[in-house]
Amino acid sequence: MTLPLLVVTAVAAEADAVRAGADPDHVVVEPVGVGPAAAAAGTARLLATGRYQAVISAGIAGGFPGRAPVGSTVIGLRSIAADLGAETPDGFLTVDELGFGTSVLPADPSLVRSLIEALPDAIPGDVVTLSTVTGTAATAERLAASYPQAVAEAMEGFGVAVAAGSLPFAELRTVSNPVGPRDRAAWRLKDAFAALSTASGALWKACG
Ligand SMILES: O=C(O)c1cccc(C(=O)CC[C@H]2O[C@@H](n3cnc4c(=O)[nH]cnc43)[C@H](O)[C@@H]2O)c1
Repeated sequence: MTLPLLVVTAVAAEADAVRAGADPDHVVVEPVGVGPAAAAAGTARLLATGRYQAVISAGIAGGFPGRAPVGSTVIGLRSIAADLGAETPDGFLTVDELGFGTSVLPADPSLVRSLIEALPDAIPGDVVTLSTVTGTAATAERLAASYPQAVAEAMEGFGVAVAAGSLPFAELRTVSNPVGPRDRAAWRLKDAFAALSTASGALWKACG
């Protein structure tokens, strides 16, 4: 029998949205907490059971203006720890530039291919992982320039990817808000959760 796909979300509302659309025979959904540390620890604990064939980091996200509009669905090609590194007077240095490892983890190509085939309207691109939600135009512009392939930002993908290790990993997000000046009241949570339920209906197609 084929092992199920594990989908990890940050919060319970995201898990409920995924469960509302996903096939429970093929997909197990667990909320593991907000941010990369909670995501990595929670995912590692679940994967240690050996019960899963692959893991997907799913949930809502901020979309980079002009790249991923509110309400759209994004498929992560790479999950990038965009605040892992060092600040210098001349700008930010990534851990790669510091020589301490990598801040870029690619999603599994075959999982990505299945998701793109199953969700033809979704936007493929990089997803940056940050511990702090962007809240100014200056930070949004810096991130957009530093990561030209990034379509969205969220807080967990890189942590889940680290925990996945050699197990196939991917990131699936629906956009609740633009990356930019903080306007929490304007986040379109209902639309993003509805899009997440719809996108999750295709997850079983990604199961081998
Ligand atoms: O109100 C806040 O600023 C806030 C801070 C932390 C978490 C939240 C959540 O709603 C948790 C859900 C989840 O949403 C992802 N998300 C959504 N939009 C963004 C964004 O613009 N930048 C980064 N992450 C975003 C993230 O993965 C949260 O875990 C709200």
